[in-house]
Amino acid sequence: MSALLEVRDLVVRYGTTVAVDRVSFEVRAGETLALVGPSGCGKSSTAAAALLLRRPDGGEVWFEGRELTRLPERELRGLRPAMQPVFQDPYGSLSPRQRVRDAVAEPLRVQGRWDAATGPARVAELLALVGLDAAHGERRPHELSGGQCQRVGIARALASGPRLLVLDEPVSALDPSVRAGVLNLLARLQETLGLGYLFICHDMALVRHFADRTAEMRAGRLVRVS
Ligand SMILES: Nc1ncnc2c1ncn2[C@@H]1O[C@H](COP(=O)(O)OP(=O)(O)OP(=O)(O)O)[C@@H](O)[C@H]1O
Repeated sequence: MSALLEVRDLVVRYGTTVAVDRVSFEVRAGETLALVGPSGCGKSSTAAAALLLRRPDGGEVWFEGRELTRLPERELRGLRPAMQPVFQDPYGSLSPRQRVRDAVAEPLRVQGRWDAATGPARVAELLALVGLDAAHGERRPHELSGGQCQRVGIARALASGPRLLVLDEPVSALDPSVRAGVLNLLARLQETLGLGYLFICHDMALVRHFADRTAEMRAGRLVRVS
């Protein structure tokens, strides 16, 4: 398998705090790399810098063979659809007044890929991919369960046609009874779409079950990759 994402000696600082200290790892196409470690060890900062949501203070980020840290924002914009985040809080990542179908259509509109003739069918297809139907498309976030909301978040990420998903604790906020359903969905999507996952998680039992490899962080440093 080839490297989809590779970070080399990544550094993130907040003032004098070094949150990420020369971290290196790679995520290959079609695999799940779990990033684990205790609260505050730098997992989310690593993910944000790897997605260039925040420019790293040092190191390199390679995506599909291109180094991103020195690319101007204009060029990065063209690559962003290929690397998409999914966040922990399913309600917080959706706009409360927006209907589900509009939330899923939004990335297509923003990226100039919305076509009035084919767009609604594409939205229906994306909803079906995450196990939701047309009736869910008419609802607003408060009319959905946490698990359904997270499925909408995943459909929104898929709308961009990503090759990499960065999943930041994607099931931690969900009721234990619906976690398995969302994890099964993620596993199925990975298999059918060949996605690479950087999966941030603090639940080691879950990581052992879900991830192909594990990168372990402590106090900003990568201490083990297995
Ligand atoms: N915006 C910020 N400003 C200042 N310090 C920050 C900021 N964001 C994170 N930090 C600090 O950087 C360190 C790493 O935080 P980060 O959120 O990346 O860790 P984490 O492993 O994702 O934690 P958690 O599992 O609790 O989300 C912590 O010491 C945190 O307090």
